[in-house]
Order: sequence, then structure tokens, then C-alpha cells
Amino acid sequence: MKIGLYFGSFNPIHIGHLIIANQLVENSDLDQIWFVVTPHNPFKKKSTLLDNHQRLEMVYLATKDYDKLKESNIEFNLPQPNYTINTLTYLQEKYPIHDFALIMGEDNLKSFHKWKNYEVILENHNIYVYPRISEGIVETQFTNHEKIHRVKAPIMEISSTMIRNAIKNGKNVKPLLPKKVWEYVDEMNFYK
Ligand SMILES: Nc1ncnc2c1ncn2[C@@H]1O[C@H](COP(=O)(O)OP(=O)(O)OP(=O)(O)O)[C@@H](O)[C@H]1O
Ligand SMILES: O=C(O)c1ccc[n+]([C@@H]2O[C@H](COP(=O)([O-])O)[C@@H](O)[C@H]2O)c1
Repeated sequence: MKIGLYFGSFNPIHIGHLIIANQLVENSDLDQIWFVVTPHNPFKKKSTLLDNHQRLEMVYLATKDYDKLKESNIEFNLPQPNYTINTLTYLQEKYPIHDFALIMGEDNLKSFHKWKNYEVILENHNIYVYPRISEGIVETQFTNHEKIHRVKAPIMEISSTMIRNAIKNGKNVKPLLPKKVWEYVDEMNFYK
């Protein structure tokens, strides 16, 4: 099977993530998308992160009604910070029959040249990039790369940071979260 790996902190997962995954799984050759919950992004501080299992639970709640979308805790037992090349190597060994592609927002493509062994990732995997407004520029080496596929879709100005800040300021974020995720966040008093 062709699997799209959607790596992220998902702190919390929001409707933007779900729209991106659904758009790709319905309009590309990908058979499934696995949301890989990352314990520690090498470029981010861990301090604002909810516990791994709580972030995984939110991804599970968001995806359980979609047959082709799955949550993955594969990085929970791998060394931290989580370098994507290590996870890809591990997954390819564990599931040799699957063909793994990556999914990312354009902000991640802009820093992709700083990722560990990014050339090796590109040699072995396709990358689907969803448009997103962010600072910086995409390096020219990635602009017409045969392995990098730009998804044609509307830009969504939604981020987990914006949602966390809005909750802290007592604002209603209900439309920005999948229903079951909103209920869980509310019940657990997250991000207040
Ligand atoms: N609105 C969006 N449009 C396009 N890509 C997005 C969007 N939101 C998240 N992504 C992408 O989804 C992946 C996982 O994102 P992540 O969990 O970091 O969410 P985030 O909203 O960027 O979080 P934070 O604000 O905490 O940095 C990344 O590749 C990111 O670029
Ligand atoms: O491998 C790397 O060098 C690398 C550098 C920066 C980010 N990543 C991964 O990119 C993913 C996106 O993270 P995030 O926090 O933006 O959702 C997450 O799985 C990180 O571990 C990976």
C-alpha cells in the first residue's frame, strides 16, 4: 500500500490537519494516511506540549470515523528529539511492503534543508506539500524537484498555536476542532 505519513506535534490536531489529510487521501495515489504524533520536534521546545498520550488520544478521536486515516504512536519509543529520517528507516524495515510518502505544510518545506539527512529522505520518498502562509522562502533546490508535489488547495490560516492562545484568552474555538476533540479538550481543561 501507499501510505502518506503526516508527521506533527498535533498540539492539538485541528480541522486544517483533517482537511489536508482528507484532500490527499481522496485525490492522490495514497491509500491511507497515518498521523504520526511526534514526542519532540528537533526544532521546537517541549515546554508547551501536552503529554504524548493526550495528543495521540486527540488524533484518535479526530480520525476514528475515517477508514483511511489512522493515528500512529510509532515515535513514542524511538530516541528523542525525533529525526524523521530515523522514523522512516524504522518504518521501512518494519513494513517492507509499504511505500511511504511524507505530507507537510509549506512552512516545513522552507526549513527542510536543515533536516537531518534530507537528501536521503528525498531520494527515497515522495513529499506532498500543502500551501501555507509562513515566513521565509522555499530553497530553489526544492522548487521543481521531481519528488516534491505541491497540492493545489486553498490556504487555511489555522494553527495549533492560534488555537492554544485563543483558549487561553477565553475565546470559543469550537469550529476549529473536530467535535470529539473539542469535547475532550474542554472536559480536560487543556490550554487554559
Ligand atoms: N493550516 C495549515 N495549512 C497547511 N499545513 C498545515 C496547517 N496546519 C498545520 N499544517 C502542517 O501540518 C503538519 C503538522 O503541524 P503541527 O502539528 O505543527 O500544527 P501547527 O498548526 O503548525 O502547530 P503549531 O502552531 O503548534 O506549530 C506540519 O507539516 C504543518 O506544516
Ligand atoms: O528530521 C529532522 O531533522 C526534523 C526537523 C524538524 C522537524 N521534523 C519533524 O517534522 C514534523 C513536523 O513537526 P511539527 O511540530 O511542525 O508538527 C515532526 O514530526 C518533526 O519531528 C524533523
